Amino acid sequence: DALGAPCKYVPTAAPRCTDSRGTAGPCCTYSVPPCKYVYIAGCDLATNLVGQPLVRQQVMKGVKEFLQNPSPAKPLVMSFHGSTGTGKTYVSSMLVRHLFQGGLRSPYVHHFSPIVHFPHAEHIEQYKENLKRWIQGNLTSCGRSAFLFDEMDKMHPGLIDVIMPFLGPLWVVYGTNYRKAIFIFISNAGGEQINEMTLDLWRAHRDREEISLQDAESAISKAVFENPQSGFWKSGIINEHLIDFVVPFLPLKHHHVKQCVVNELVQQGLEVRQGVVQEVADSIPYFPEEEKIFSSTGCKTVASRISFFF
Ligand SMILES: Nc1ncnc2c1ncn2[C@@H]1O[C@H](COP(=O)(O)OP(=O)(O)OP(=O)(O)O)[C@@H](O)[C@H]1O
Repeated sequence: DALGAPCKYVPTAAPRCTDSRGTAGPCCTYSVPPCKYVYIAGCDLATNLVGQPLVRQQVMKGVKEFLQNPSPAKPLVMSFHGSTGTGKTYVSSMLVRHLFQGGLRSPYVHHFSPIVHFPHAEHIEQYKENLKRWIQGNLTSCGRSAFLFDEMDKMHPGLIDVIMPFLGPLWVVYGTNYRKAIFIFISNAGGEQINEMTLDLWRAHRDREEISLQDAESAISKAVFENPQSGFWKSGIINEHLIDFVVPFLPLKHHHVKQCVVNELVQQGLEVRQGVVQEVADSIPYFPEEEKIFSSTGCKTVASRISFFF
């Protein structure tokens, strides 16, 4: 299709980032041409990601341009925004699964969660130092590393700016190695604004996919930059426009949730019974209160509800 991802390949045949030396080295290379990876990732997104055409479009654009360029001018920096259960973690793990052997468990994939890694506000200076050293060290051993920052809205403001030197095109940190890295920020910040915009469109009898990226991007930037609780509060990362792709995850409707139920049943090897699909989808809360159009928890609780209905 337009994104170059007709589904011929099965996702398991994905290319992987391997190291020719078997251990960490300066150049982690792709074992098959990146174009094939782009193709397969696009296929996986097209097949399994429900109700997020904007996400698929943006992520594929970013990944395609970045991976096909043997000498990118800057790292790929994407920021995923949306309310709970809309697929932010799902998409990021899908990407690293295709790109890195072992996916999230790969030594080249680094996952940070503020609650786990940066829990105490009083240690922020130490965290800054550690984070900078960790990124520098890992980019030196493998230029094609990925860094995922989860729950950015719970990150202490000011901490994340320590990684600014690794995100832009102008700074030189250990030569040019850092330009092949991928950074993904994940957060609920801006989710409320995205939901409101989607609801407004629905009230105007327009398609939820009609949300323009520009509108979503400016609403999200405002929400994260101006919120003192946000990890991006007054952040240079936003100010200096270091994020290449701000990716809005839209709230999911009832029929999307049904599709999530079907996917989950298939994945668990269970029989797809229409009655169960309907019951699971119906059991999820929807907003607004009266019309009940969009799922309040996306597809997040689908898997656990299925076990209950079986
Ligand atoms: N758009 C989607 N398409 C298909 N499955 C989805 C989608 N969104 C969520 N899911 C399913 O729901 C599960 C939970 O979603 P995910 O963890 O990606 O949510 P999230 O947006 O990261 O939420 P949170 O902000 O709470 O972390 C996924 O593992 C996946 O099975």
